[in-house]
Amino acid sequence: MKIKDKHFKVLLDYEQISKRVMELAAAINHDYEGKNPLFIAIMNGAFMFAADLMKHVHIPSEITFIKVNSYQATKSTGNVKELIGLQENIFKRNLIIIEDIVDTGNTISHLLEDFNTLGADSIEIVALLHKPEAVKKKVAIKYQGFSIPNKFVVGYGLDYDGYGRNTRDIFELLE
Ligand SMILES: O=P(O)(O)OC[C@H]1O[C@H](OP(=O)(O)OP(=O)(O)O)[C@H](O)[C@@H]1O
Ligand SMILES: Nc1nc2[nH]cnc2c(=O)[nH]1
Repeated sequence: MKIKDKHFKVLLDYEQISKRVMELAAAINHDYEGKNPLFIAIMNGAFMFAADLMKHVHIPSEITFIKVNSYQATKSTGNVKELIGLQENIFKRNLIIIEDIVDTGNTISHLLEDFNTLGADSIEIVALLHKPEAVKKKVAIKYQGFSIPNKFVVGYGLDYDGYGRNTRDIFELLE
């Protein structure tokens, strides 16, 4: 499989992904019964995972979407990330952050810091992919889809330079 100038091979096929997505949703249905969770999906990468996950979440719940500014290479401190689009009041809410991937953990740890200051009752993470070998900031991922090797992946929402988000399978870069 070629995306732009690079070659990729299948890491996880859609059948494996959907089975795991259903299991994650089942665990959330069980744990959040009566808790009216607010899901917050992190754009762009999480759009496909969030859509599939939510089809199997059957408890009363809400979902919203935010985009997080990535680091600016020019900023030396580099650690201020801006939340774009969070309009809901998250005070006393039970939040479930939906991420496609936790790699270094930078994005998710900044989000946790921000959400903690806004008075949420509880915050948990559901992440389809996790690269344990890449972690720089350790965060507890309550609902994890797959632990994967420290290789660049694309597909199922994840991009290579903007491309490749629109595949059912997840691919890893062939070096
Ligand atoms: O654990 P980290 O090293 O912080 O990496 C994980 C983040 O990287 C990806 O987002 P990206 O910044 O590529 O934006 P995108 O979702 O819009 O593609 C992914 O969706 C996570 O949010
Ligand atoms: N597409 C993509 N985005 C990422 N963001 C953090 N890690 C990755 C990765 O492996 N692939």
